[in-house]
Amino acid sequence: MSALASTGRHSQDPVLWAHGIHKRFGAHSVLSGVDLDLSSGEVVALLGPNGAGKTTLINILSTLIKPDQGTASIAGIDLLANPTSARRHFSLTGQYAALDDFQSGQENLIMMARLSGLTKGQARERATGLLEAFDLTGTGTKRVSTYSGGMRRRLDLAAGIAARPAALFLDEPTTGLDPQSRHRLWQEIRQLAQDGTAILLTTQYLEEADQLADRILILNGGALIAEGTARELKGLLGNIHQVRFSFGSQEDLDRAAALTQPTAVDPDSWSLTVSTTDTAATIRRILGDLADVTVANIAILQPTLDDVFLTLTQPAHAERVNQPARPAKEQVQ
Ligand SMILES: Nc1ncnc2c1ncn2[C@@H]1O[C@H](COP(=O)(O)OP(=O)(O)OP(=O)(O)O)[C@@H](O)[C@H]1O
Repeated sequence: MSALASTGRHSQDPVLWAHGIHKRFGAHSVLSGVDLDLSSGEVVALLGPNGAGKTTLINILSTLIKPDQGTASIAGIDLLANPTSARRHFSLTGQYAALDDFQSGQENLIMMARLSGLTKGQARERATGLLEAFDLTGTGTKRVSTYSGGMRRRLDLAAGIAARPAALFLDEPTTGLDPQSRHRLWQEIRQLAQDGTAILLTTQYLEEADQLADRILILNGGALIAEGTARELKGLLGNIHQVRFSFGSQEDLDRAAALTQPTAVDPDSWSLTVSTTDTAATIRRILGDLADVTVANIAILQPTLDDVFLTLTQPAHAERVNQPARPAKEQVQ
């Protein structure tokens, strides 16, 4: 992982690890030497632009497809040489739930628990506990075909962990959920991690990665290009700051916009934003230029994970990633 913009954090005693994973489809190289590890109780988010290879990597780790090169292990079992044994140690839940619509939620969970080797009594007990944990007790005996999208997703997740897996792969678990269901699912994912399951999730929502993940991996161009906590990754953006100047009227905003070189102007909030690598000097200079304009407020903006993602996945900006971390949000005035 020599090209990785690493924050230097590595997990100990991984439940799951993969090394040097390569995969191509025909002439198209999708993964070119991916390494990763996942520890018990850790939530790791895998981010990347569309087509970056996230699902391909999850499919390889969950033994659905074979890599062209590389090694991987789960709970000490060689995942590629012994996929059948390896499958006992993880679950995969997807965007499209593999549930039996004609059975009830409870029956689905009992079936999953039975498939993992629990006795009838144990499976029933496990299903009851999961229905309760996932807020499905009231609807547990109803057919899955009557469930809402959010209920199906929760049942899918419950089915995925019915066997108490060491690792859980979640491919875009909250896609299409309303904000309330998404937050509930986040709580459940956190609880699973607290109970010791290692979780690898892909998501299109950077806020989700920010909220949930202990560690974020960014996949781009077939390789992992950055890794770290959300805070650490934001630090990788270096000393490029956004400073927002707010004004008391449209007229003041227009005059200021003509005198500065804003990167963005927001007429709704009568504010403009400038990018700078020297915050103090820029604020001094702009206040000097705006001597005749009343500035209502100045704020130094904390980068979002969107800023990090967009910057790191644009090659033209890649050289910025090794700059020192920027300070936390601070109100100047
Ligand atoms: N079975 C396949 N045969 C040929 N090409 C494939 C196959 N599966 C995936 N690909 C290609 O591999 C690339 C990576 O696909 P993948 O689904 O892993 O990306 P992703 O990061 O999950 O994307 P998204 O965010 O859009 O879901 C894409 O260009 C895709 O078209």
